[in-house]
Amino acid sequence: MPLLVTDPVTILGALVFTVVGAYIYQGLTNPLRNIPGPWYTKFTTLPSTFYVMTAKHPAWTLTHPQPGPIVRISPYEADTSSIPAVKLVHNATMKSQPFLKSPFYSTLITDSDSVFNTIHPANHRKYKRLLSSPMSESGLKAFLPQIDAQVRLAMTKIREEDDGPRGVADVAKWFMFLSFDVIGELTFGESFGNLEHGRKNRSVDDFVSLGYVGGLRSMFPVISKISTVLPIPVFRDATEIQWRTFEYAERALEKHRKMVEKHHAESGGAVKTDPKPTVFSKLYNAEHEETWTQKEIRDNAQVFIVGGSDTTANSMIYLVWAVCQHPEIKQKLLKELSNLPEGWGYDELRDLPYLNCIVNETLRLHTALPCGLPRIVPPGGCELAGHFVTGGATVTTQAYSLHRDVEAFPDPYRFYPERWENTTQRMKDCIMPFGGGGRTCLGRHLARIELRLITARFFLNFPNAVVSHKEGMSDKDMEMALYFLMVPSGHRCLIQKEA
Ligand code: HEM
Repeated sequence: MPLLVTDPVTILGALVFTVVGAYIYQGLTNPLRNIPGPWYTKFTTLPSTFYVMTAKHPAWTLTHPQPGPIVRISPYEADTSSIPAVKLVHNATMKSQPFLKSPFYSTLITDSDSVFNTIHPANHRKYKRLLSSPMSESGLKAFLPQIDAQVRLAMTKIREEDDGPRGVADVAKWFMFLSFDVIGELTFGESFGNLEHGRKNRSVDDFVSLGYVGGLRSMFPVISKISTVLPIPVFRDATEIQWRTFEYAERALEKHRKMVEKHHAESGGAVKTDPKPTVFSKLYNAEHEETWTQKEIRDNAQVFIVGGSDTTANSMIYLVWAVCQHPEIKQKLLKELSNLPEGWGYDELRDLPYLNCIVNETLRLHTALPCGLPRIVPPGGCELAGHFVTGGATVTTQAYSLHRDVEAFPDPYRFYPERWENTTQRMKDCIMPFGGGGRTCLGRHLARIELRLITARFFLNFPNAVVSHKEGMSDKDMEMALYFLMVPSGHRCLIQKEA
């Protein structure tokens, strides 16, 4: 009797049986099965993938309106918004074993190891050793003239667009150009020239797309791997975009390196420093002992552009939009700004109380990176929010839920800068726009500098600015689309300098 079954119905039945069996087995045995969460998340990652793809927040959507302190969002992943658990995950106390970044980060940008995506503590220490000092508040002082020059240029361009036939300015576009041009100056010693030319150059388009394609790769890592040999169009494009950004970073770094070498040679070797300093300058200084490979410099430069552009731009966009929506907030800000001395500079802005309240409130309500930051539970597991989570499981923490904690932020959906006039301990515990612990955002000081300068220069230039209704612009355009990065769903924000 032949053993080979050829009946298609039987084969299909066997297949269905195997797949369903595997799902059931996974659900009944998965190590997160005792964590609270919708029952189906024991069995499948599909709902959480679906929410990520449709720009909804998985942990929030799956649990709203009753978000618990810990929730299972897929068979392999739990999310926590319990304050002690968040502190432990980000190792604020440094007493426990570290929760390392999960492999998710290496799928966001493949073939790359940088301060952002490395999962190896030794590599991370090495990158940070060099980059922390130029990105600190005092280190960034050296770059203030370039940053402020770009902010002023953005103001000129916004005015020109508003004065032109359109009668409105798309600040989303100008702030995107601005943030790219600033990070270009700091990384490569020259801006991308977007503001000057009034249009995005090709490389910037690729850097913007990288965020989206990275998200896609991280959701479908297996298909992404297969696509390197099988031409699956969307994944193949993702790989090509990434390589173009690498090539762009390589070319820009090479140009900078040659300029430094020429300068050294022209001075007969007397000058050993970088004539056009960047945050990587130490590596070009002849006497610097740290060695990085060209690939390491390239990977870190690329991640600076990706991490330092959309995030800051989207924060600027929401800040200006939110203040324009609230005349009383704008008036209070203008009153504070009217006390600035003639020819003021960044030093006079830095500690303005109300301006800082506005920046903090924007970073809370419209945080640019609101979704889960995945970490691996250390071997041996640990207790999080009253539940034991096994070693090797993924746990995410995220700003979105914490920033809407009603106890810390009563009326959490209201844009209310005054809440920052009396900062409570719970507010401090819940606010994490820049992540936490040893992996806190390296660009946080730069982001705050840019946000303060933009707030002051924009509203002093355009004290009567209002959100426009021209070209069908509405609040719908500003609904937050929650991918790993948050973006305004209309990809525009039209402002008029006068009603
Ligand atoms: C408002 C603007 C910004 C927001 C909201 C933001 C948010 C964040 C967050 C939440 C993280 C932690 C990610 C994680 O733990 O997985 C992070 C990390 C990082 N950000 Fe930012 N960021 C901003 C601006 C910038 C800028 C301007 C740069 C410029 C280079 C930058 C570079 C980085 C880098 C290099 C890391 C990795 C740090 C590490 O792992 O040590 N970010 N950012």
